[in-house]
Amino acid sequence: MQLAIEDYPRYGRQMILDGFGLPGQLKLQNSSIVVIGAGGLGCPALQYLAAAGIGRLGIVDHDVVELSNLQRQVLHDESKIGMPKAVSASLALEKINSRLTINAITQALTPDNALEILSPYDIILDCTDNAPTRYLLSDSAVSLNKPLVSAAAQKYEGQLCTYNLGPEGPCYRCLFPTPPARELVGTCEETGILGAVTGIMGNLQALEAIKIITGLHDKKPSLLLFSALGSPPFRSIKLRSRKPNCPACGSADQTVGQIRDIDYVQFCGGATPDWENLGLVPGSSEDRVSVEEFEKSLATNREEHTVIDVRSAAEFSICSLPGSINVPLNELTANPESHLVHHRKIFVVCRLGNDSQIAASSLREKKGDDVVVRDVIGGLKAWTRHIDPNFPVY
Ligand SMILES: Nc1ncnc2c1ncn2[C@@H]1O[C@H](COP(=O)(O)OP(=O)(O)OP(=O)(O)O)[C@@H](O)[C@H]1O
Ligand SMILES: [Zn+2]
Repeated sequence: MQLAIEDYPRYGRQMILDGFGLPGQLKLQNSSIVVIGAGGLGCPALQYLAAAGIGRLGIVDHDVVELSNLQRQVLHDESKIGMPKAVSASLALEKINSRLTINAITQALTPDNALEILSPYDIILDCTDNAPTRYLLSDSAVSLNKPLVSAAAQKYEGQLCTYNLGPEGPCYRCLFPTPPARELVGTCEETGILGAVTGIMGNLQALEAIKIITGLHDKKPSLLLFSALGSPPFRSIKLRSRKPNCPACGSADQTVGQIRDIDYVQFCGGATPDWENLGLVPGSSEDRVSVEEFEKSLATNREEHTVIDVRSAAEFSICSLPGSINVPLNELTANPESHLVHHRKIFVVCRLGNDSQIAASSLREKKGDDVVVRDVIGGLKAWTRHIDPNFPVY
């Protein structure tokens, strides 16, 4: 395929680069990339891939655009709230570059559809935010023999790695044979994220994919670590090649089995991105109160009750219930006894209703019989939804 005459001025600035040239541009035009997740990483990655002239892009995301996404998911805008992210992203990309083929897929990638969805593309970008999908993508990339450019971002930090590149490139399971403990993985909603950080990591994914297509990439595997507050902010770690005994990509007997038969969610300790409703810590039902009961108790005899808010000091300063006291979860669990003094009826509250369960159960272990400790189901988010719509949600 040749380059159309109108594409010479469009791509001229990159075609004049040494090592790139017209052949580089034609390689991009003839290539295809599928991006899983049109969120914080996927948006900037897609933006630069489309602008650079990747011939065919696939966008896979089952979620819809929310107001809280706009801080970092730069292809979406206020007019797109409620629209499937894959569709919103594809509309934005068509405005940047109408000459590309873009396929928007508004389904979640699952073990049942992964191979079918991914197989028409040359390179896979993992722009998702959960461990089950990371393992699913890695196993699929191994099975389809395609490079997987993977990134993650949380708080002020990010990671980038290309898996399954060439015959020697390790897969995600080579590096992380077992999933991280469930308490260590949080979504952006739980841990926080700076938009510019996902922007950097997503851009690096786009750059890596462009380098692979044009043959400019480093053939040796490495893991890049970024910390916005670090000095220097970037560190690169050389990785070993493929593990001979890796259950997915190793030369020995492969033991992971058929992708369709694997329960990735269970493998990752049952962690799902939506654990708000799962109830992290089992507690008996009388230990918990709905926001409606909580409100009623406060309205009738406020002075009897102590409300302990276990969010971080930063979150507490954003908004708090009148009269609540702030004891961040880690302080409270380190020394629960000291927070029981003088309080007889304690309500524990947090943002989503998970941390408050952990805090309440650590208080209950130390309390005397005359003390009642209850956690508020659904936390402050439920408070806004059901009691006071003017209480800020963040
Ligand atoms: N298995 C999957 N298939 C398709 N898309 C996925 C899958 N797993 C995660 N995603 C998508 O990956 C994206 C991750 O982006 P990001 O974490 O920035 O967004 P988010 O989940 O909307 O954020 P928040 O945690 O603030 O709600 C999301 O849009 C999510 O829907
Ligand atoms: Zn492997």
